[in-house]
Amino acid sequence: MANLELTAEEPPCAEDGVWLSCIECSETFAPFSDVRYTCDSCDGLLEVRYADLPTWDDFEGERNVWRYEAALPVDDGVSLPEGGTQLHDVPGLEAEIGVERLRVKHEGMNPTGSFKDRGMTVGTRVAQKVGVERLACASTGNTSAALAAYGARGGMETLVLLPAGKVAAGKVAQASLHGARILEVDGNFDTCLDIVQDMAMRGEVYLLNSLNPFRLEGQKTIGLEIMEQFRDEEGSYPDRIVLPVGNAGNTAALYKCFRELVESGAIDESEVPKLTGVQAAGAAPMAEAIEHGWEEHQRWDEVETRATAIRIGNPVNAPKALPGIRETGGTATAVSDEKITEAQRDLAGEGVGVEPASAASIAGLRKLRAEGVVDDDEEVVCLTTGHLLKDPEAAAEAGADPEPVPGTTAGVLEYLEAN
Ligand SMILES: Cc1ncc(COP(=O)(O)O)c(C=O)c1O
Ligand SMILES: N[C@@H](CCOP(=O)(O)O)C(=O)O
Repeated sequence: MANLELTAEEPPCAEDGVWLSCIECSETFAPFSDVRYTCDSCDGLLEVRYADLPTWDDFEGERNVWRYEAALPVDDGVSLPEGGTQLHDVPGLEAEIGVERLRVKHEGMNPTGSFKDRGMTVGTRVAQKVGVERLACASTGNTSAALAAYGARGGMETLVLLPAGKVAAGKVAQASLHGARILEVDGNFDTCLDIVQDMAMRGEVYLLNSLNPFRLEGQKTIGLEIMEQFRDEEGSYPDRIVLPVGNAGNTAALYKCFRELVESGAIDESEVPKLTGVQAAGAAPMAEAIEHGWEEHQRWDEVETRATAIRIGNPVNAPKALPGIRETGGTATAVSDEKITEAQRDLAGEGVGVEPASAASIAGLRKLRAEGVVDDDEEVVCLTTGHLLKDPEAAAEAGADPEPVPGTTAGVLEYLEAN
C-alpha cells in the first residue's frame, strides 16, 4: 500500500521548503535541480511535499489558481488565468436524483475549456524553472489542448501524441491552432502514454501528463476552491465529490488537497468529502478494482466509449487515487454511454453545457443514489470537467436535429403550426 503520510522531516535535498517524495519507498529528491517523474529506486509515483502547509488565512487575492500560491510549489505560473470556476445550482437534477444539495463545479469554464489548465499553469512554469525547451504529452484531447495553449503562452515548443481517430474535433483544433506538433498514433491513449513516457525518460521531452507531480499540484486547487466556496457560503463542506475518472489525476490531486487541509488543521478529518469516481463502462479499470476490493487495478487493453476523454485502460495515478477513494469512504462505479448521454442532455437542460466524459459524474451519482449508496441527506458536488464545445459531434448527436423550413415568415409559421 502506498505511503501517503505527509508528516516527514524536511530532507536536505529540499529547495525553498519543497521536495519530491516517492509514495512507495519514501525516498526523497530535489524538486527543481533535476528532471524526474518517478522514483529512481523503485519507479513509484512521486508527490510534491512541503515544509509548511498553509491554512485558510494564507490564501489571498482573486479566486483563481494563484490565490492558492501558498499551497503550490512555485510562486507564479504561465497563466491565462485559470480556475475560479462556477459552482452551479441544478435544482431540477437535485430534486430528481434526490439529494439534499447538488452543485456542479463546471471546470469547462477554464481558458481552454477543461480542468487541465489548472495543472498546466504550474507545470509549464516548473518546466521553465528546470530549463527544458520541448513540452510533450499523450492525450485523449484536453491535455493536448491545454499543453498547446500554455506552451504557446510560455513561448515553448509542444508535441502531442493522440490516439488516431479517437479525439474529439474541438480538442484537435485547439492543439493545432495553438501551434502544437500533433502526432497521431496507431494505438490507444495508453500506448501514446507509454511512448511519450519513454521519450521523457530518454530526456527528449518534458512530460506534462499527470504523471508529472507538479501538474497535479495545480489540479489540487479544484478541491481548495470547492472547500472554500462551501465554507464561505454555507459554513460547512460537501459530503461527497463525484468526478469522472480517466488517468485518475484529479482523484489523486483532490485526495492530496484534503490530506494537506487536514494536516494544516484547516479542516477536520471528519470533514473530508467522500471521493467518488465514475468511469465509462467500456473503460473502467478503477471501478473494477474498487468493486472487487483489489489493491491494484488491472490494465484494460481494449477500451471503448463515446466519452473519448476517459477512454483510458491503464490509469497511471491509480496508486494515488485508489487509496483516496477508499480512505475518504468513497467508491467508484461505471456507467453506460447511454446513461452518460442522458446526463449530458439533463445538464444541458439546466443550462450547463458539458462534454460526454463530464456528464459521467451526474450519471454515476444518479446510479449510486438509486442503489442507495448515496443517501438522500447528502450535499454533493459533481465535477464537470470539459466544455460542451470540445466535442461538437457528440453534442449534436445528443441534441435534437435542426428542422428545415421554408425561407419565409409565412412558411415558418405554417411549419410551426403543423409540427
Ligand atoms: C473531460 C475530461 N474529464 C475527465 C477526465 C479524467 O480525468 P483524470 O484523468 O484526472 O481522471 C479527463 C482526462 O482524463 C477529461 O479530459
Ligand atoms: N483526458 C486526458 C487523458 C490524459 O490525462 P493526463 O491527466 O494524464 O494528462 C486528456 O485530456 O488527454
